[in-house]
Amino acid sequence: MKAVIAENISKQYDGKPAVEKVSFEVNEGEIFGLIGPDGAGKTSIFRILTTLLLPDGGSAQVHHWDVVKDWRAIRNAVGYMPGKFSLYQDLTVEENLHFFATVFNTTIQENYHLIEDIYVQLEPFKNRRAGKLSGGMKQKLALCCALIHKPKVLFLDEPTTGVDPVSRREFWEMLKKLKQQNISIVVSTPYMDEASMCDRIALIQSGSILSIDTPQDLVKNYGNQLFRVKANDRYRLLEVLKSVPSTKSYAFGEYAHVSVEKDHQMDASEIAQHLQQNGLTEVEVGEAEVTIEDCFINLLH
Ligand SMILES: Nc1ncnc2c1ncn2[C@@H]1O[C@H](COP(=O)(O)OP(=O)(O)OP(=O)(O)O)[C@@H](O)[C@H]1O
Repeated sequence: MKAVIAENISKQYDGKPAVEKVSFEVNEGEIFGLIGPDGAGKTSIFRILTTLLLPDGGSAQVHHWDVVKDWRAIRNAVGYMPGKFSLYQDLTVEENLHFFATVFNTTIQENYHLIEDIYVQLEPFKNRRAGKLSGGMKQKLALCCALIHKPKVLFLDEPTTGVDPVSRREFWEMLKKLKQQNISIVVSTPYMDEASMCDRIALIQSGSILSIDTPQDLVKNYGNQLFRVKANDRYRLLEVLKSVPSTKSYAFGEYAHVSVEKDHQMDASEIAQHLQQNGLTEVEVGEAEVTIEDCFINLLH
């Protein structure tokens, strides 16, 4: 059985499309990532799949239940961690967890094994109000609350946004452990580096899916040549690179990346020469390692 099947789901707000014929499937026990920038439509897709928003078109099933007809069964069987902090700020850590367990007619003890690894980190603060926790701790508590009823599918909307890098890494380690418990996970993130932690990812932009693949195959099938380029004047470098035919260039950390179309193979020295002829100095051109971000940019029109 598939954890999620979405077929051509669409959503408009005030006549403007936010999700356009989005289709994907999530296998059982898989970590599936929706990767895309702000406004790409990730939250709308999550809200449709968790039955909080009706789609305007298409259909979707979660664990074989229909998101429109079987909303009650879905709500009981999934865990949803919305992007914005979802907990009761004035309740303590322990009270929040107890509250969510009670709503789902269970107890903290019943599924403690699922949250144990995370909860031990929160335990020293169990009497602290949730509103007074750090960003990383809040996310850990929200994850515990979304897990306490042992959901079949866990939906996490940008769980690591605004969380420090160490906590982000810890958070992903926790997701990997949950996967071993056969919980299917759909997670969204605007951070391209997190994409590689997923089993498969859908790259999404302006409400449409650009590609669905494993992170490894996405990178492997990049196809274009990719160079990383540096020079004395970064702004002018990007300006001059625009005039190199059959390429797409963009800022990438301290470098610019230059993607050369498949049928127009080019040497690093040709790019270097072009830059020098246009007055740039300290020119450095080398092959770049392809990242998910490069794949994403390459797929944009
Ligand atoms: N209730 C709403 N009314 C009007 N427009 C909306 C509403 N909710 C979302 N939108 C618009 O729909 C588009 C998709 O938004 P959505 O929140 O689904 O994307 P997202 O990828 O989750 O981005 P973000 O991280 O910014 O929430 C955006 O252009 C957004 O402005």
